Parts: sequence; C-alpha cells; structure tokens
Amino acid sequence: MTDGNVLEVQNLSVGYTGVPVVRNLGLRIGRGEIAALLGPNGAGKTTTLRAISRLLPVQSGHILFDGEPVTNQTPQQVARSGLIHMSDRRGIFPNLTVEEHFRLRHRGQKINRDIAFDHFPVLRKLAKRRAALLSGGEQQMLGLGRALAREPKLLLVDELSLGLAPVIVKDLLPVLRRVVAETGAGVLLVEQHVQMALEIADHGHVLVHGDLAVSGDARSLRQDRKLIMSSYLGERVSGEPEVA
Ligand SMILES: Nc1ncnc2c1ncn2[C@@H]1O[C@H](COP(=O)(O)OP(=O)(O)OP(=O)(O)O)[C@@H](O)[C@H]1O
Repeated sequence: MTDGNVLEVQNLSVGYTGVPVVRNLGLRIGRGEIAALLGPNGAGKTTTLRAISRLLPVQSGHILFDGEPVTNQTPQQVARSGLIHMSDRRGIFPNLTVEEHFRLRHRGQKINRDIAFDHFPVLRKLAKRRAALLSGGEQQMLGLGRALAREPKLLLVDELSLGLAPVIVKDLLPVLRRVVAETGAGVLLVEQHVQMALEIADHGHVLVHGDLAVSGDARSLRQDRKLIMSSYLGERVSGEPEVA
C-alpha cells in the first residue's frame, strides 16, 4: 500500500445543462479514512458523488483517484479500478434471490460474495430469499454487501439510511469503519443523520447551495453543533457563528 490520498477533488464545478449546482469544491480522502458529506436537501451532495464516479461530466476542476486524474474517464473505467458508487437506489433486483445478486457481474467485474457474507452473516442465512421479501435493513445490507464484495479502493455511499430506522443505521455504519481499517480503502459518505455520520467519520464537510460551508475534523464538528446548524441554515459560518 502506498501513502497518499485515495481521492483528491480540486476546484470541482458540476451541474446540469451547463448550470453549476456545485462550485469550486475541494476535498481529500486519505487511505483508510472516512469523510462525511453533509448538507441540506438540494445542496449538491448526490451531484458531487455522481461527478466523482464519472456519471456526470465535470464543468471545471479535477478529480484524482488513487493519484491518477480520472476527469476524462468513464464510469466503467473508474469502477474497474476500484471506485465503487453505492447509490441511494441500492442496486437491488426484487425478483432475484440474495445469492443471485452475487452471481451478477457489475460493470464486467467479478464479485467476491464471501466478503459480503463475512460482514453481514445474516445474508448467508437469507441466501435463497428473494430480495423483494427482505426488510429495508436487510436490503441495505445486500446493497452495501455487494458494494464491499467488489473490493473498493474508494467507496461512495449515498444515503445508507434512506427509509431506515436510526437503530438499523447505527448497526450498518460501523461496518464502514471496519472495512477502511482492514483494507485501507477510503469512504465518502453522504448522510442525513449528521451526528451518526460524524461519529464514524474522520472528516466532515457541509455543502450548502453548492458551496462548501464548513470542513473540519469530525470530532471537532461533532462538538460544535451550533456551527453545523448555522451552516445548514445558510448563516454566516466563518469565525464565530451568529447564534441568538
Ligand atoms: N437530473 C437533474 N437535472 C437538473 N437538476 C438536477 C438534477 N438532479 C438534481 N438536480 C438539482 O441539483 C441540485 C442538487 O441536487 P442533489 O440531488 O445533488 O442534492 P442533494 O444535496 O443530494 O440533496 P438530497 O439530500 O435532497 O438528495 C438541486 O437543486 C436539484 O434540483
């Protein structure tokens, strides 16, 4: 394993039909690190993930994955190099069994089912069950298990918690901590549960209306709820937030 950043985003602007919704974004993720990308609805979090996994064209700026510029690469190329995007749609096929999900290739890649089953032993027991009959939490384990089974160097996770009870999310998030510790992968996590995300992340970034409002280490951000809240509300966040 070499030192350095698994992801470096420099001055990234990206959007739709030529109109940027994220502007001049900069962030880095080192090997074995988790970064939480936070912010209110419509801030541009999903758009940022889609640009990094090359699903959206970049308007300006650079994306370096594992030290290599990937701004001109396709989603297939970056996925083959280990940049795995778990979208909020989860990649679940209701009529396929759990086991069949691991026989599907993803963008031509083989999937190592045992990695998923080791992280989520319950999936082994549910191997013959159709995905449509799984609970929301089990489906999310399947989606995350499938992403992990592709042995990511960088994993982008969009709203793992979508539609799930907080207690289930609390069980799922620590798996990411274990994965980065064991494999040296990096994770960029978009999450609505701010405190939970900051508990497992190393760094936090708050995006508001497409601009980075706050960046810092997760522990400090966790202790500064006022700063996070005022940034979500689009208030002044440089220096001391103005809190009544
Ligand atoms: N396909 C699209 N075409 C045009 N505009 C879009 C498209 N997808 C998203 N947008 C707009 O881009 C902006 C950012 O959306 P994005 O989904 O990235 O935000 P988000 O921070 O992920 O929010 P949420 O938490 O609600 O998912 C929003 O104003 C949204 O309406």
